[in-house]
Amino acid sequence: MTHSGAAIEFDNVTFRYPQQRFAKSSDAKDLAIKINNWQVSTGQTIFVSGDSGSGKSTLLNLICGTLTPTTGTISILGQRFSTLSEQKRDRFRAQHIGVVFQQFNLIPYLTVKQNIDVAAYFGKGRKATSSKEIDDLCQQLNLATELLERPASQLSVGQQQRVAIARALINRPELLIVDEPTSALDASARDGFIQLLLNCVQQYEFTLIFVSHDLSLASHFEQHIKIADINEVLEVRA
Ligand SMILES: Nc1ncnc2c1ncn2[C@@H]1O[C@H](COP(=O)(O)OP(=O)(O)OP(=O)(O)O)[C@@H](O)[C@H]1O
Repeated sequence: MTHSGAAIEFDNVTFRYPQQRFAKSSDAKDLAIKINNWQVSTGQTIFVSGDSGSGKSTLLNLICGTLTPTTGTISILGQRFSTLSEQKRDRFRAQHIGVVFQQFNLIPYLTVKQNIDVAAYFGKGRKATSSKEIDDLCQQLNLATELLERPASQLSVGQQQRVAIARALINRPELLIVDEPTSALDASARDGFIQLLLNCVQQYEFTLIFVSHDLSLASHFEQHIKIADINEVLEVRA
């Protein structure tokens, strides 16, 4: 997909969960997110940090389109994403946005290859994915060929992580969202994971948004955004 604008653009965005009340700065009543203007340039690697409850998951869900803003506009890769129908948004997400979840969300009884095939299937409006592409990507991610036929439930945490990245990258997304995936890892496994991701950025040239509590990881990324610096919502009412 070619576009000349930013990878992500928030314009006067607010988001409020139904039936949820928050204590806020005077102009951000009852909101979980209030971001007037935020842009991420294409190809950047961004580390997003923030305290528990500061809105990180809400922000990611808005970027992915699994939540839609209460007011304002979100554009992703030049597309006014937030105004698309739910069906078009699902299709756009499958084709252009890869997500690596905290818990990886692999389907345990499917093999590694089947888990990746499922994602390829949902993104297929773009182009068919060949077995060779899956093999090449797995090789790039140090996933041995014999692992491809093994059920996901029989993988180590590190292997599951790499499968989750392979699944997120199989449709060659322009944007990859990674949500706090390293909390279960020791320091060296964590650094290995980040390095692997950054190698993929070099090779496949996507924009990377990486969310974590762990500030020691921030130096690996081109830009560090503290969510409190962009989200005007100040505090959450108990
Ligand atoms: N489904 C929901 N319904 C109502 N309120 C919600 C919902 N999900 C989150 N919230 C509230 O919105 C605010 C932001 O939550 P969010 O999950 O985005 O924070 P977070 O920074 O990801 O937190 P954590 O690091 O603990 O996961 C919190 O006050 C939370 O209680």
